Amino acid sequence: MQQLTLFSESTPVLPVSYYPDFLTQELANELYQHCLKLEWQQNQIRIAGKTMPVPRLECIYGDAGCDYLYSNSVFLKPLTWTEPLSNLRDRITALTSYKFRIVIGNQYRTGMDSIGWHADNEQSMGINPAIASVSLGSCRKFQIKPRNGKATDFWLEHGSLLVMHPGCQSTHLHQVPKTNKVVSTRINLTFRPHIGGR
Ligand SMILES: O=C(O)CCC(=O)C(=O)O
Ligand SMILES: [Fe+2]
Repeated sequence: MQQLTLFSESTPVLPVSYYPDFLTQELANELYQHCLKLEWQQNQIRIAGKTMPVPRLECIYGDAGCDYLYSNSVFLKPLTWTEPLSNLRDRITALTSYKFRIVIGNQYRTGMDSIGWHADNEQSMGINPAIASVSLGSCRKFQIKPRNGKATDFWLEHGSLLVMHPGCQSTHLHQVPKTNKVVSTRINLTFRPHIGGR
């Protein structure tokens, strides 16, 4: 008997939740202005024996001792939480029940700033971390795919929250690709757990 393949074209089930209206426009605007004044750094990354600038600016705030090393070359030492950042952390915890000890900021200055396909699986976050990502400023495309599968696109809007649930970093990769469209500054804040610290 012939069998019908149901759901073959259906939307994949992804280990993420998206809240487009997480922040009011007023709060999102205020936070964007606050974030522009954070301590942004141009870090260098080493890939295949070559050192090059990270294609975006970065900053890190969090609990003392929660140092963060990624790609075996970029070392980030958290500055003390600012009040707006710790308030935002607490709002995300109230919604999701996930706890966070650091926030890493990314500033995409133009469409040429980006982050390539990766998973956030640094040991310092422990096993199966939940990562919560707040977007401010210009809207950019965020893509997520199973390690050998097809990508799904999200347009991360000003004031939105995207939560990557525990397990997501083992099964999926994500990226914010470069774009030739004219886009101005976008700031992204990724709240993360950490197993170290004091
Ligand atoms: O900018 C984004 O939306 C994603 C940032 C990201 O994936 C990261 O910081 O690991
Ligand atoms: Fe990431």
